[in-house]
Amino acid sequence: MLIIGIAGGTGCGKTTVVNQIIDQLPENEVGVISQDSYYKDTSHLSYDDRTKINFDHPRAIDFDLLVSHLKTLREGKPVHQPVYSFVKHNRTSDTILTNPRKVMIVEGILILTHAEIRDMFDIKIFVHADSDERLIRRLKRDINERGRDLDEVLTRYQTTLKPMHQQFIEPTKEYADIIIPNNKYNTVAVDIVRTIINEKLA
Ligand SMILES: Nc1ncnc2c1ncn2[C@@H]1O[C@H](COP(=O)(O)OP(=O)(O)O)[C@@H](O)[C@H]1O
Ligand SMILES: Nc1ccn([C@@H]2O[C@H](COP(=O)(O)O)[C@@H](O)[C@H]2O)c(=O)n1
Repeated sequence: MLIIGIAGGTGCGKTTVVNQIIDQLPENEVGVISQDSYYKDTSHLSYDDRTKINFDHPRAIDFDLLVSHLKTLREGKPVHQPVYSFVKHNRTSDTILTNPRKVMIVEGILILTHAEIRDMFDIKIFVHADSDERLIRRLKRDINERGRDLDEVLTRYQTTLKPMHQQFIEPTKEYADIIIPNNKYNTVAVDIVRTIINEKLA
């Protein structure tokens, strides 16, 4: 199994890059794990308390479960990937049966902060977009798709997104084997990653 980690700040385009990579690959050969699925279960908190969580700090992520799922997949066994609701700020009761594939892509803002997970990656990629570009994309996406308003996104940006990005996410760029500049759509970089994957699948 080839495991590829794709990190980068919120709104840099990780999900988009992953979708572009897998779009032209055989469905049953490549699997995707999203770090967002592994936000800790916070059912014991009220909705109001959940809105106050710092979702950009590594402690918000259930890394133990993510490590255990990656090990299980590497052993050739399926896992039940949790499903997360950005509207409820919590895991749902659903899971997605995720089967082991020849190539597994793991994407998320904080995946390169965790040494054990980092060491499981055969290839580490960091997607870069400038912070103003990321904020604009995040605003549009969170208002259109994640049930947020302008004030929520801007407040969260100032209080947690920006400081956590500087403290935890940006420093992990140094671990990357490949840095993808993504201020604009980068089809050349996507083609290169797909070529690497195709070699593994051949
Ligand atoms: N290169 C790009 N140029 C312009 N918009 C982009 C680009 N990449 C992604 N987007 C848009 O920005 C938003 C955030 O992208 P997404 O892939 O969800 O980022 P991430 O997973 O890193 O948070 C989405 O609405 C997406 O369509
Ligand atoms: N309830 C939540 C949980 C997370 N977030 C934000 O999601 C971002 C990570 O996801 P990307 O797809 O943007 O990489 C992260 O910056 C969290 O702030 C949230 O808004 N609400």
